[in-house]
Amino acid sequence: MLAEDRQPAPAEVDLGGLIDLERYPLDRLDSPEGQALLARCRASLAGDGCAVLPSFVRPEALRAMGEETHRLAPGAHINDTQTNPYSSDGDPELPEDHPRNVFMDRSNGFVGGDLIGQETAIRQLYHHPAFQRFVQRAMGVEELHEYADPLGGLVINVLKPGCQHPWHYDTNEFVVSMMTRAPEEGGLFQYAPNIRSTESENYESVGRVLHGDEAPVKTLQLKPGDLQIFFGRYSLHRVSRVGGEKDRHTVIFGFAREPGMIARAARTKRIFGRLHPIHEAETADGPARSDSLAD
Ligand SMILES: O=C(O)CCC(=O)C(=O)O
Ligand SMILES: [Fe+2]
Repeated sequence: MLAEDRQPAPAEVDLGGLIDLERYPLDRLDSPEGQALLARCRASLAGDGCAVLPSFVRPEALRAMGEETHRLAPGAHINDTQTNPYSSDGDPELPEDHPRNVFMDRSNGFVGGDLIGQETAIRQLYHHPAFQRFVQRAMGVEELHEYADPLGGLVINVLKPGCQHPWHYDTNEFVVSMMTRAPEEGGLFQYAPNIRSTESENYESVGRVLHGDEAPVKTLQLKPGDLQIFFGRYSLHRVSRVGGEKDRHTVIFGFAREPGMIARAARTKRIFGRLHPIHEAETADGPARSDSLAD
């Protein structure tokens, strides 16, 4: 549910302390400037499924957020694995270089939301009604709800030096995220807009990208404090290998179009290395469940 419906009401947080309201008038979305901002976001999302809002948070808030993710990063569960772009098994019937058979190393760490305190600036932004209303309207959806999952709702994605998040699609429709700490080198967000569709996997083009074709690939120079809304179901994307000495941290703000979304226990265990009591109650015929994390 949106923060404004929650009981008890969240502490009143000063929106202007978090967000640059001159540039991003979240407090007056119905004004001409607000409408222009929404129109820009919708046009970007309609164009290639990605909208970036540079320097969305104010420098002081960003400093606090960077310190928070730095402090919390040691709590990340690191998941080292080999994966193809579909998080599936390979297919021995297909050629070795077929996208289904291209396995890449993935070494992501995730800090679960229950480790992220109520007082943190990242959580204040996540729960702020004006932020949620903005995301909802920028995406042009009727409803937007926080994930009901105590671990998967608000998450810090940690990529340590030498690690990468290889080419993949997201299992859910969209991700709202913000980098809080930049690596010294690499760690670039790259995507091939709408390279697949519901009609076609387009294995030929996907295979070319996996083997180094950069023609359909866009590279974003994301900076800490930039907000990103990304539709990752049809756009193959990755975070390139992190170089240098510093981690790359991204906060993922988990939202869904339906209420009550909770990740499945097996997936939660894999991603966070543990469960929350809410997952123990899972039943086989429970409601559709999802989360914001790429598998
Ligand atoms: O860390 C990022 O910038 C986004 C990573 C990503 O693609 C994902 O979490 O699905
Ligand atoms: Fe992704």
